[in-house]
Amino acid sequence: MSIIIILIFTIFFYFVFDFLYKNFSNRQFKGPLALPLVGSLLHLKDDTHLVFQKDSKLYGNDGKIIKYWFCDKLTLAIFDVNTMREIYLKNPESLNTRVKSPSTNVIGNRFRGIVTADENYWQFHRDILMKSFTGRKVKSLSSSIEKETNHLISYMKFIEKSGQSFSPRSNFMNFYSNIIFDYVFSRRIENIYEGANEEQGKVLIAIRELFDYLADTLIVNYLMFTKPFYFLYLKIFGHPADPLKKILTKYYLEHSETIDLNNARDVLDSLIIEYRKVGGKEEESSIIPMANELILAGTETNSSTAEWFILTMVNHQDYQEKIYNELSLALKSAHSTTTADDDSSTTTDKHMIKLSNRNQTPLFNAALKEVLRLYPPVPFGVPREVNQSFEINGGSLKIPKGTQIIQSLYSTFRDKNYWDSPDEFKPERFLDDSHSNNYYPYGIGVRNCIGMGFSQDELYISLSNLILNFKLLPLVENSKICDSPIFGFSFKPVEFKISLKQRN
Ligand code: HEM
Repeated sequence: MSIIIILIFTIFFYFVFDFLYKNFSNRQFKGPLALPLVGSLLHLKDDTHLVFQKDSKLYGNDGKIIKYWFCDKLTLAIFDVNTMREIYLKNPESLNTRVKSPSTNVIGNRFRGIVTADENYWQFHRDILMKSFTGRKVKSLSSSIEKETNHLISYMKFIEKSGQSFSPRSNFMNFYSNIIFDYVFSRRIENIYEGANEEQGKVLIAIRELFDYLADTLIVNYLMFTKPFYFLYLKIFGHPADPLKKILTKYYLEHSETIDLNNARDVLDSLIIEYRKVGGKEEESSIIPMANELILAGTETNSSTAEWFILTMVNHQDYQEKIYNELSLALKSAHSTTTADDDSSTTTDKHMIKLSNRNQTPLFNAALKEVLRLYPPVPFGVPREVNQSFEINGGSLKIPKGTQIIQSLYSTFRDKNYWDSPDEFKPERFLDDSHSNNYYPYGIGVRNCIGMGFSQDELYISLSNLILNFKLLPLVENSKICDSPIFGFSFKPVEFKISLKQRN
């Protein structure tokens, strides 16, 4: 009996202490009331982007920095682009690590990989990955993208002819994962749009399962005392990342046995070559989580952006027509400069927008940027953890070690102080570069997105050629597709379908 009473008192005092600590420490920052154990998570649970926006008007420091508790984790969300620059660009050493949670531990094989890497591991291995991207000579990224774009367009022509509607979600997921697989492992899934075969299907299922797992908020990431139970659970039941890791290990071993060290076939070969140049240290243990993250980061973000772009084009038929005209003109003028005698381009070349057309398509370029502003696929950035305390605001605000920092990209991109009519689609605002200082869809500072150029090339080639080939229409004439977002691993629209009408 007395043990039970002691237990009840202990829990009671823990709750009181936890409540007082969360709400009365770090008082220079304001934020919503934090409850014992869960902190502010209940406050944030629905439509987080909108809650953030409301909070930024309600709380202190002019709403530039707001304090939340993610269970036990002190979290500062940054809502102002100048503050973001001050924090991220002036304090690179303090912000070069990610949050060390159980899930980043498992996905990153003890904080390896790149997205999940800690401060000790990050710089050296990120440099190796960068060299592997730039050091490849055999196959260019643009040829992988062009090849896959042609496959998708052929499939879309079939869909249109057979009178079916087109589903952007599943098709773009397949499209961007096929590009990554081709570029990284020289493996493309044939007939991916029609339905992959059994072995290839396993790869797709493994990727989907991992996305679903990452989309769930894992309370264990923030409640310290649950960690041992979580790791015990994984030991018994396995982790959703295991099936994909197994497949990637197989690809790695195959590459490792057949590699020609003077001739990289793909990024995986390049990585092996770069690791062997420095003595092969941590080769396998680093390459598997890296490859895992490239698939995750490269598929989901691009396919969300493509979905938002299609949705925006369907809802803004006037802009879709203007962009189509701009793209057709760019294609015509590129080929009118080639004479019949010196024309070595293939028929496909003549009908395809390429990276070399970029300067001739300013409105399309601006529309892509505007879509990433309105619907940033990573709306809160990828959290970083402060690994040494620092001060900002002329020393008046101290950011303590161990704090989790979140960039609220969604709110800063819709901030009236920096954007005129922020909720409207106005691509013209990006026709000059007056906004480049306020715009960071790919993150900011030392751990910014390594795949930015990669992603911009993929989005440019794929989406320009879709617009060039098809008029994108709503299923019901003159209707609009709902643009309320839902949260998952990235920021997506509610799933929708569209009608296609082939252009001449
Ligand atoms: C629309 C597409 C994409 C968006 C919006 C995006 C956005 C981001 C953001 C916001 C971060 C966090 C940066 C920070 O902490 O400041 C990030 C990190 C990262 N992204 Fe992307 N990303 C995209 C596509 C890609 C692609 C295609 C790849 C790879 C092929 C990729 C690989 C990575 C990696 C490896 C990191 C971690 C970098 C590090 O921690 O050092 N991303 N991305």
